[in-house]
Amino acid sequence: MALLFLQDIKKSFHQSQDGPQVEVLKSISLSVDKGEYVAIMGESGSGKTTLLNIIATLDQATTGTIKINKQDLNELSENKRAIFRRKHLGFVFQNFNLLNTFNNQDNILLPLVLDKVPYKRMENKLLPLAKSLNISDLLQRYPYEISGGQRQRVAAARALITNPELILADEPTGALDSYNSELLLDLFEQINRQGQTILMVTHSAAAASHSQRTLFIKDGRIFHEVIQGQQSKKQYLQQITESATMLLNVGGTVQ
Ligand SMILES: Nc1ncnc2c1ncn2[C@@H]1O[C@H](COP(=O)(O)OP(=O)(O)OP(=O)(O)O)[C@@H](O)[C@H]1O
Repeated sequence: MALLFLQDIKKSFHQSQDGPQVEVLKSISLSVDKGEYVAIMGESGSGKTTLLNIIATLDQATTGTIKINKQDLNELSENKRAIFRRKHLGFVFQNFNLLNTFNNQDNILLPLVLDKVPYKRMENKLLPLAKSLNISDLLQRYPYEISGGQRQRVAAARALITNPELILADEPTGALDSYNSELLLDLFEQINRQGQTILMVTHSAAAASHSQRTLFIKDGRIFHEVIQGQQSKKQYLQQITESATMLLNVGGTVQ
């Protein structure tokens, strides 16, 4: 049963105030099952973030069907979309999106505070999660006082604290060095093994090789996919790299 279901999603933007509309997403259909870890790759400007924003309920498709857990997102009012987002989705972005005026603990708890969860229950969720992400000692510090890798782990904790059905990650390793990228990708793999569904946009073939399936976007459509299946991670990475180089012609951005 698909957790995420998209059918014939199209999205157009006016590229300038009086200019014509440009169709960035031409026809995207995809489905992601519960427990899957899917990566999305594509050239710069191919529409990856646009697609992720539509799935995130931050933007709306021009036409097409999108369902998360059978809920048709087009049927939700603006208000209900915000509630749906908070309850069902977790976000990890390249630039962490943490608030510098809140300490790390309050950043992580923010989604629960907005849902008026009692303090004791928040604490019961926070402490084991912080331990598993190795950030227990950082909770009372502020985002600007910790390293990029630590900030991304705090952001991951904020994404996971609500037990979201789906984690949406947009270039989550984009601002991290290779050591911290590996740590974050290992963490994603670990939570995926525990059943967490993840959809991750990335420019990095190495990052995509941590997923089970990699989709390639070009010209507003998903035109290719590589599945790990029984392959080793090395073989899977090689296939992703070859596909990216051959099909996207973006050899320079594949790491
Ligand atoms: N709000 C908007 N208004 C107008 N055009 C937009 C808007 N958002 C995105 N676009 C255009 O849509 C296209 C796709 O942008 P998008 O950010 O989705 O690409 P991307 O694949 O995520 O790129 P990158 O890998 O560089 O982040 C670009 O040409 C961009 O200029």
